[in-house]
Amino acid sequence: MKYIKPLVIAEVGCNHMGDMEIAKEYIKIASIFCKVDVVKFQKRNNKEYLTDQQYNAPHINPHHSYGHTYGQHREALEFNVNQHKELKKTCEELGLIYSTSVWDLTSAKEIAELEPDLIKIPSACNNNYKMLAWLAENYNGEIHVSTGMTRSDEIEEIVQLFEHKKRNNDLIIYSCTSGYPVPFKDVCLLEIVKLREKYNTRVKTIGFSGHHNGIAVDIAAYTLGATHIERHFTLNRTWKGTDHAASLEPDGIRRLKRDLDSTYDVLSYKETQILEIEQVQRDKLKYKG
Ligand SMILES: C=C(OP(=O)(O)O)C(=O)O
Repeated sequence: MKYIKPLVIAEVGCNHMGDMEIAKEYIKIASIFCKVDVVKFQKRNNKEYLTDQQYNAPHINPHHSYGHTYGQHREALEFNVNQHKELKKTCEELGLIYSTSVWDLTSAKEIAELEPDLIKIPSACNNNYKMLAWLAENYNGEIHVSTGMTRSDEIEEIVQLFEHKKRNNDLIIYSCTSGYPVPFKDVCLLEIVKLREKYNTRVKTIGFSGHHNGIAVDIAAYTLGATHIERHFTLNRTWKGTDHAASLEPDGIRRLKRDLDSTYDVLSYKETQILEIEQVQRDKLKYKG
């Protein structure tokens, strides 16, 4: 297998808690301290994405909720398209790629207007075929689709949709287990190998979206062939919200990027049977009896 340099995506998601200053702080830290490649957010048009019943459902959890109903909670965490434009600009000023996942057609259209390099479809919405088809026809960048909570026939349907639109060269599918956090026994990393074997020639590449603890799993995911590694990013795992606890803090994201880059460096064969570094040791240490 030929390894390409891993791309690390720090998924802020809604961990900014609806505050633009905090969102920009994430971008700064991701660039200057963690040195990742991509910072990712989320975009929802909640009234479109949720049914009335879901929107109006009570959402009372002192450590998670930002409103009395699920709709109010989601609205409090939402940025409008102009705010996303500002976040994209901040990313670009700091040398990062901006991305967001889109959860409904309106959000997809709004974000596509900003012309980001890539747009993500979360596992929860990869069955919104209208949105997938619209993106395949109208958006020119890469489309990254996560496959948590998705059967293999449904993944096949997604890939075929992009093939029919002749957009499979821009399609990246992510192995993912949807759970927050995911226990190790449910990470099922060999799904990456399965996706690679089945789709290697039919999509651009395979990614991994992880929700487990620590960073060892991500190194293994890359070694198994996932070129894009996405992890949730928080400034503080104890902050209020559903995703903070299953996220990495800045030092975790920094180490993730550093260790993935080192893994890329080590995944090679020896160019000569005895490397230069070894020759010195060979002369000194080899048994000369
Ligand atoms: C929820 C998301 O992704 P995943 O399904 O990969 O967790 C997202 O990108 O917003």
